[in-house]
Amino acid sequence: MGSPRAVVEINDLVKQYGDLRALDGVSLTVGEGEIVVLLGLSGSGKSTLLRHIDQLDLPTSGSIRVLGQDVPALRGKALRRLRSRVGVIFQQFELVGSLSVLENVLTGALSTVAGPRLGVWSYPRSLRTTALGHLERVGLAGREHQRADTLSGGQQQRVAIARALMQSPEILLADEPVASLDPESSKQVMDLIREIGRERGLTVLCSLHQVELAMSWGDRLVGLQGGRVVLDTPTAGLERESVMRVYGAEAYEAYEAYEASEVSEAAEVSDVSDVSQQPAQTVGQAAQ
Ligand SMILES: Nc1ncnc2c1ncn2[C@@H]1O[C@H](COP(=O)(O)OP(=O)(O)OP(=O)(O)O)[C@@H](O)[C@H]1O
Repeated sequence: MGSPRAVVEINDLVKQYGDLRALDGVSLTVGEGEIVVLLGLSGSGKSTLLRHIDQLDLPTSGSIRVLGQDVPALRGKALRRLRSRVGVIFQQFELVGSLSVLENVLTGALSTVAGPRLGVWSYPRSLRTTALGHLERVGLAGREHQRADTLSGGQQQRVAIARALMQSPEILLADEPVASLDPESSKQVMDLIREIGRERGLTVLCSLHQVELAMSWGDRLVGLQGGRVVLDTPTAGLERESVMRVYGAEAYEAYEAYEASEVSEAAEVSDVSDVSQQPAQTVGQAAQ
């Protein structure tokens, strides 16, 4: 079997904001159906990179081809067409809190219906049926008439996933989708994104800053530091030590010190069952 078709091809991408170089020569090729995590500290350039994929931002230099299109050159209808093929999930869900769950999901299909829409009944029945199907898939059957702002964070992110599915996207971009969720909801939402990605053969790019989650979730992990790719590796067999290098020398030393202290404590206390949960959070916090 040959390699999968490249759906995202980024070459030597530079993004300069005034004096700040947010992306400093990023090259990245992602194949169809690949599930990729972007990992890095706050400010390393993850969101900026994702924003270039559907032209929410324009590069200073370098090239970006997505689904065969030269993204920075797209305008008008061609740009809308590309964006309709790229679903996006944000950290803060970006739902309209006062609208029902179903209407929020239906807004994901706005680009396919002519003119403005108000209320779920203004959408064609076929779209309502599709939206209900997506809500069922994300585990929210029966919640369709509830106001979106009465749901928990994890449920709201599920609504956002269902909304993205209304576009029948080929690519899914998720920018820190679980940054504002508790660990249990985070895991559920991340599992759901991966399952849906696999079921539909979507290419998924997801930014995260939780090391443990990033290591176990995707097919491939791309580490960013100061706008550069410093790690690009399959996740299978990946050691945490390699991943920690994404966080730079200072954070890595904090991580090593933490590990060493845990090892000496473990010699005194026999129960070390939750040790694996600690270093990522500690280092992530120390480094931010
Ligand atoms: N529109 C902008 N104008 C000026 N600077 C910006 C802009 N967008 C991003 N930056 C800067 O670019 C750098 C990279 O930001 P970016 O949001 O891509 O990082 P990130 O890795 O996604 O961080 P986080 O995990 O906090 O979301 C940061 O220093 C940020 O302040």
